[in-house]
Amino acid sequence: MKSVAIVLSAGVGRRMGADIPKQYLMLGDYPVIYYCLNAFEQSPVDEVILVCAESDIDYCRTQIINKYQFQKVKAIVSGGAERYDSVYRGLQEVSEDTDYVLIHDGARPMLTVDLIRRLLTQVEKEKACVPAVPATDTIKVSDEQGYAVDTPDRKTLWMVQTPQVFSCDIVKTAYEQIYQKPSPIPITDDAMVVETYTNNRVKLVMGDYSNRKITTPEDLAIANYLLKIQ
Ligand SMILES: Nc1ccn([C@@H]2O[C@H](COP(=O)(O)OP(=O)(O)OP(=O)(O)O)[C@@H](O)[C@H]2O)c(=O)n1
Ligand SMILES: C[C@](O)(CO)[C@H](O)COP(=O)(O)O
Repeated sequence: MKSVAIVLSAGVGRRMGADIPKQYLMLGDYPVIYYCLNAFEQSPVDEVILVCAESDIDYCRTQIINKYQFQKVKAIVSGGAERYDSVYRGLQEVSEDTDYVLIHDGARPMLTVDLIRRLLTQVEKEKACVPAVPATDTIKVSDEQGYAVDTPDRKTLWMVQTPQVFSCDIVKTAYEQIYQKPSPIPITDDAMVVETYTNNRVKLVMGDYSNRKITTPEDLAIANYLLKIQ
């Protein structure tokens, strides 16, 4: 059973507003991106493909992969303008003998080996599964003027995380279609691509509330705190 993780690191971190992309900011003693690469290194995942900006390929090779001796990283490739473009490029590097693909935001440093293991167990049965936690706030749907028009039953709402895990053929088939038949709404995760372009259902697996995405400076402060109390 071969599994390959695509780690996304090609974003610019606009909402973070730092001088460098947020995945290269220091969190404790290491850059943010180090933590998920370390989790994959310690996990049953066989290979890792790192997707970063063209201009950061040398930096990632020397200052991240070589420096911390991540043996599982088999390729570093350049990403695209949107997250889904970067995923598409990563998928081109996934070899045909791969059974499962895990797609992870490099900006989620609190990933655990336990969560990776649970997802790999589930995907054998479900073929497509994503970690998620029940929504804790009430979620509103708004109109274009910013007025609330609907309040979905919170019991049905989940906050979805990564790594999102799929049978290799399913995720490749789905992503092959995104440029031919563009989605009417923005593509914000990989499950959505599978839901939109295939008949496969996506199973929600209980994630970890600590597996947060670092998006704003507040998220980095929270991650620092979580790291300290671990
Ligand atoms: N073109 C892109 C955009 C995003 N990502 C990656 O996808 C993950 C989730 O994206 P997000 O949090 O939106 O990161 P940024 O795009 O960097 O943030 P922002 O939208 O604030 O600019 C991050 O690990 C980011 O590096 C990527 O590889 N390629
Ligand atoms: C994939 C994701 O992390 C699931 O919650 C999220 O949708 C990514 O969104 P972003 O705007 O690219 O950070």
